[in-house]
Amino acid sequence: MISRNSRSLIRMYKAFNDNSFKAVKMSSSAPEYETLKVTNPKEFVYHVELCRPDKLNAMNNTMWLEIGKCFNTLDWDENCRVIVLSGAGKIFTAGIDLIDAAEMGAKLGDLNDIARRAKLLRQFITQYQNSITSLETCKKPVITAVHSACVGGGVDLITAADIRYCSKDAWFQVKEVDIGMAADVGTLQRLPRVIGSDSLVRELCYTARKLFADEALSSGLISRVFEDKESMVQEAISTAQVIASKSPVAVQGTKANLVYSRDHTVQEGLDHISQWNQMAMQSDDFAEATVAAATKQKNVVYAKL
Ligand SMILES: CCC/C=C/C=C/C(=O)SCCNC(=O)CCNC(=O)[C@H](O)C(C)(C)COP(=O)(O)OP(=O)(O)OC[C@H]1O[C@@H](n2cnc3c(N)ncnc32)[C@H](O)[C@@H]1OP(=O)(O)O
Repeated sequence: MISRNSRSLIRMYKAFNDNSFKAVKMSSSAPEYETLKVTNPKEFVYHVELCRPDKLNAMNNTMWLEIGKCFNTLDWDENCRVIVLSGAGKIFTAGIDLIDAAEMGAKLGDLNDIARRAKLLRQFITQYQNSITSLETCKKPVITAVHSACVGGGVDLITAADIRYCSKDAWFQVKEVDIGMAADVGTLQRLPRVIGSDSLVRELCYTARKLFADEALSSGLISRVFEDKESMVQEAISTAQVIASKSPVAVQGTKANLVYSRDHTVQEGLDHISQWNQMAMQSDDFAEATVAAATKQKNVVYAKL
């Protein structure tokens, strides 16, 4: 006999499932973007391109907001397991759109009081921070493929990604000091964790000098350098396919725990993965992958997540 409590739990469970089904259905119909091009070149692999080529993919207000919207949408899309991010046209990105930045300056000038100006700036900075952080909070690994210039906000963007590739002609510039500001949307927080050398990070951030592909590789900012953009994007998509062929439970758990462990002690990280795997190792994926490994079975197909 089912108690009243159990019946209401079942009702809640059904309502939750109906709603989460709707959320998945809604998110898988890809939204249209003005400044991004989103394609699905291989099963479970999405390709996001920064797409304002006439303005060298300068990040205007629309692009900042669309980056956040795009990665938050793909985060919940069960048809997406890995994302490749590149830039359309001549360069990866020229950083923040300087015309938009000047307009922000004009808006500030219209306000007389310091607290009101500070509120406007806080809102603007927080929105832009959230946009960059959406790459890190997205449960799916993000592979950035950089060609030619990656300036200012572009460095914030790629340091929030999981894997970084570049082509031979690439250069990177933490340009913020040259526009009179300290970088505030992630570079100062993430670059030191990506590059081992504190001295190099400080040199790049204080001088705004260009870091070219060979030094980007030797310093660890980049893991692979390619002859040209075309071969780089192809290889990024191949890497994405390898990742997409693995259990999404295992891959997403790995990303979540790498990000968590970067910001916690070893013991806290161990506690976190222990809690995590109490759930994840009960998944069908673990049983299927373990049997496949033991029986040398290839091409295991995992259910969508
Ligand atoms: C809360 C804030 C958080 C974020 C902070 C972010 C900070 C930053 O990103 S700091 C870095 C800002 N960016 C720059 O200083 C780079 C400016 N651009 C350049 O130095 C050059 O364009 C570049 C070296 C990248 C390429 O030079 P090239 O000669 O090949 O091209 P250009 O003729 O200069 O540019 C072609 C058209 O693109 C427009 N454009 C380029 N960069 C920007 C930009 N950042 N913002 C707006 N528009 C940009 C340029 O005006 C040309 O347009 P048009 O004249 O209409 O052809």
